[in-house]
Amino acid sequence: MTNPLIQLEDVQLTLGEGRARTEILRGVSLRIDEGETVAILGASGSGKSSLMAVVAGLEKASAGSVRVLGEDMGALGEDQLARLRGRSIGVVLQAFHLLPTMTALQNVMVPMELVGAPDPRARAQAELAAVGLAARENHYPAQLSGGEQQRVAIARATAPAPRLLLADEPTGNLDAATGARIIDLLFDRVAAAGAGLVVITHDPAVAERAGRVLRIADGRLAA
Ligand SMILES: Nc1ncnc2c1ncn2[C@@H]1O[C@H](COP(=O)(O)OP(=O)(O)OP(=O)(O)O)[C@@H](O)[C@H]1O
Repeated sequence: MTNPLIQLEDVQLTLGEGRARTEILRGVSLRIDEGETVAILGASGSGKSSLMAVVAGLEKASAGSVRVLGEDMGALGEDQLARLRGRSIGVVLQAFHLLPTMTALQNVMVPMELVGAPDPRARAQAELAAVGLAARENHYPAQLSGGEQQRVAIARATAPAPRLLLADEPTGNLDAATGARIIDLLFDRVAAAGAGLVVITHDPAVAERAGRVLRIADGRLAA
């Protein structure tokens, strides 16, 4: 039997106070196994990014259970969550969260250094080359276009060869040809590593490549 990479049981997420209080996830249960590729589709505001944040341990579920890579995410502290992400979970968010004072190379390399990954410089250089940014290694985020910043964020997520890759609209800022190349790269990387991929997308071509498609509507998975 394959091991579940992700196992959610009746996950609820409620954020905000008073009149801003919003039930964002309303009882989500799902299981994703090692080696699976899953696309998440849904209307704007349906809860896709919030679901990904809960799986990444960036948001704590308000109720229910979240197990990722065998860890009970609700029981881990911030440092333990950060270490788990650094070693085993690659995350590409809609806001890329690149560090403005670091070059593209440093943005990809430093997280690997922090968890003691082997050959961080060589791996960072190879991954930046794979996303077409070999010539931009020494540029700072402010000197890069939105699409280039997105590709640095993708290289940062894939370079440590994570067991689980989570990507929120990874081709959102890219032209069609570059987007297709990046999607090839994501699927190739996870296939080579036997890793799992969860990708939020509005692009039918991306959804088509995934082994499974989940639809979310109003904080619930649609049947
Ligand atoms: N901190 C917060 N407090 C209250 N409501 C929030 C908070 N963060 C997000 N929301 C609401 O939760 C809902 C789900 O947001 P989420 O970003 O998960 O949607 P999404 O499906 O990823 O949308 P999009 O496709 O537009 O990125 C939205 O209605 C949003 O306004």
